[in-house]
Amino acid sequence: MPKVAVVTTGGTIASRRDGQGVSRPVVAGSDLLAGSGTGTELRVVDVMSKDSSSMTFADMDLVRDAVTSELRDPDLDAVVVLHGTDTMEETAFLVDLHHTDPRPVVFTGAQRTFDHPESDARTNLADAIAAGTDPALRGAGVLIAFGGAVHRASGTRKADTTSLDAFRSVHPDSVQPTGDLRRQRLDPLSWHPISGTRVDIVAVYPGADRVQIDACLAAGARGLVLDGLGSGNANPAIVEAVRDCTTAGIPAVVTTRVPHGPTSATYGGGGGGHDLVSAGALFSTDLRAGQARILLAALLADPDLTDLDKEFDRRSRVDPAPRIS
Ligand SMILES: NC(=O)C[C@H](N)C(=O)O
Repeated sequence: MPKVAVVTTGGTIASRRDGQGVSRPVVAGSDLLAGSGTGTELRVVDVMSKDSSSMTFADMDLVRDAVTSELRDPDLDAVVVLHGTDTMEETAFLVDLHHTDPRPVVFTGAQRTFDHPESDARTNLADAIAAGTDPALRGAGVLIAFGGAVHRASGTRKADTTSLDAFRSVHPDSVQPTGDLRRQRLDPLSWHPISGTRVDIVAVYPGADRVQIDACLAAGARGLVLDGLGSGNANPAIVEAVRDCTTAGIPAVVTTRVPHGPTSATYGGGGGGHDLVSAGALFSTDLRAGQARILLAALLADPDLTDLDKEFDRRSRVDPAPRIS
């Protein structure tokens, strides 16, 4: 019989609503699993009970440690992580960056609370267990099973606040066979906790000045992610602030608030992507702000890394096959 460890962290999948309709993550892992996984031996590991919007880097490190510790059991076939959807893309990507094992780690959660009469909790859990024990997904890394689809963690983000099919890739239209997913996996990063490595996300919008960037630097940021406009653009005031950051040895990464498509550093005019690169910024080819921040923090946390720019560049690219339907 296949054996799967189910790591619980909270989220809507583990929530009940009170009399006012307020959801809180109060359901224990053993209750979540009752009656599921017929034909699979399930081991519950309750790690925390949080709404994922409150997750910190330290919490994400803990989840990663729990997954790694479960994988020390040679008889285990997979790990399923139950997680809130708000920050699932961050934690799943952190685990994926360091994942060294051919056995899949599958994240899932729910949009409707466990006690909702039409909750998606049980279906998503069953789908995640099925994905974890699917021999075709061995070697595919860390996955997100949600709303009837299985996505690779890298490049996937929550794209709908309420839809049951909530996750999308930066390349949403590409669906390819699972064999391709395995072939395209990158070498894992060596593990260093990201807790304590401050990386901030700065929003770019019409008329944005350098106030946010200066505040982040004053707060001790070791890196910045600019959630840019269009293909990765800002304005002259931001470019000047970015130049000050990079001159001081603080990497600044450019991504975009646009949901889909790659970025490109092609615009000049004083504030465009080309000017940001001239000021020393790095470009995140595909990863959006949430995952770009995790990647930058993971690279900064590695004291032995010699070429952060090169590593960021190769790991910010998402091949166009991240979803299996
Ligand atoms: N659907 C969800 O799980 C949302 C919830 N706020 C969470 O991220 O924990």
